[in-house]
Amino acid sequence: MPSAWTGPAAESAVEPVNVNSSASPETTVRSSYVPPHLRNKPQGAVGPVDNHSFGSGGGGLGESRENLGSAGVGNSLATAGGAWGSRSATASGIPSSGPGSGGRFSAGGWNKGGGSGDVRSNGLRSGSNGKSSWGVGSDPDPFPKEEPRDALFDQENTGINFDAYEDIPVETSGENVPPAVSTFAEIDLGQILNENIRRCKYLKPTPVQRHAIPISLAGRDLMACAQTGSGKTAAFCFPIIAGIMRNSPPGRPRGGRKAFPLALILSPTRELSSQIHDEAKKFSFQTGIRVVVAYGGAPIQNQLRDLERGVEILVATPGRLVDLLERGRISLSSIRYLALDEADRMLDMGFEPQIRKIVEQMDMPPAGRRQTMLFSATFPREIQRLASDFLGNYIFLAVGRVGSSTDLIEQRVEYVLDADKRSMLMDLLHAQKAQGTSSQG
Ligand SMILES: Nc1ncnc2c1ncn2[C@@H]1O[C@H](COP(=O)(O)OP(=O)(O)OP(=O)(O)O)[C@@H](O)[C@H]1O
Repeated sequence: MPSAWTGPAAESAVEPVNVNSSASPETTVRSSYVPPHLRNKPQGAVGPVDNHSFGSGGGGLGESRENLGSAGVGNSLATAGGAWGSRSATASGIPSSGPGSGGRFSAGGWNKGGGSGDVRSNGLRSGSNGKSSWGVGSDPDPFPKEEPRDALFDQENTGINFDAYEDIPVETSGENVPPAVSTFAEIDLGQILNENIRRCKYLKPTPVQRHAIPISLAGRDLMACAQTGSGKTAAFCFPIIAGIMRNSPPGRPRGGRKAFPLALILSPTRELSSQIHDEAKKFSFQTGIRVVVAYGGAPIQNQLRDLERGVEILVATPGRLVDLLERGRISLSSIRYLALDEADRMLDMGFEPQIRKIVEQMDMPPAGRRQTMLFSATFPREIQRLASDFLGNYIFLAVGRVGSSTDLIEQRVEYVLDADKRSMLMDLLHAQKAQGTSSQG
């Protein structure tokens, strides 16, 4: 029986294909909703919105979800007249400028000098009593005195082949899409954030960052299809942090035991939330912005205490957040930035009622009065509905899968007897290991 195996590049790139295999009756009904980026298509140019694939190379993705990540990225995405199209989105009546679009950074950067919302060298905004004017304590300096400050940032990045990012196809659609950038220097994120980016050893933006950051900094809502590992965390954190710094929150409601975050990042799992929390803390270092995480499966008391100390950016899983909201310990009335990470996974996990409750039924400002970024690896009908309900006049961004281009993957077929499979596999693994060691040495 033939067996196929892939080289190391493939191993790191392989992820479960995100298709909805159990086709519900709903998936066979053609949606009447057409997302903004697909409207005004010439007939025939657009397939059913719930069925087109992104970079699939055409194979095996006839299910109800598009898959953005299968091998062969680059085939269909870049195709003219491809399913993603590039026509303008239809205006939905939401002004294209959202929160954060009003102000402009000065040429020298907004956080260098004094002025309102000035940032002291210790990163705290100066208040009359020398405390944070946002009524929050700052996290203690996480760096031991003797250690260089870069210690926080020492964890090196993942081993992702960043050179491969250059080939990743990207497509945007919508009205007046802000141009992408190719370096962080082209975007004025402010001195402190730039310094933290340097500490993180991010030399240049990944494709999703190149597009998403200018879009979000311009105050636009964003629907981004991008895979895990594409650099989404920075793509939504940088604009949030820069936006909070730029607009120096005036007189945020304080007092009592209720927290009033300015930004909410929803993510499906405790692990992902902690990961985002860790990253966001690095990016926010010395900005005075407090990042707090709240997830289920951990004692709520510690999280409550953490919230009481103040929070600008709240990273949360939907279930735990609903709990905190129902306890009256959080108000969403000050939210100016909402990011939903891995939205498709949240829906797969059954979080839609909680997400809708959080976004639509509590006190969060509606679309148009907050800025919303929706990230998802796939773009099935349920995500399209969320996008149409949560976003205003959004820009659609589709980024191919990192590390999936076929030339990164070596495929070989070895014919072996069933009885020899195990030893063959061990040989292959050992050979690879030896190869890896010798190539490094
Ligand atoms: N511009 C960059 N330069 C170098 N490394 C980067 C850059 N952007 C992100 N990274 C690193 O790449 C890794 C993957 O990024 P990140 O975790 O943001 O991906 P993600 O798409 O958000 O994944 P997840 O869905 O797991 O959160 C991280 O280790 C991150 O620090």
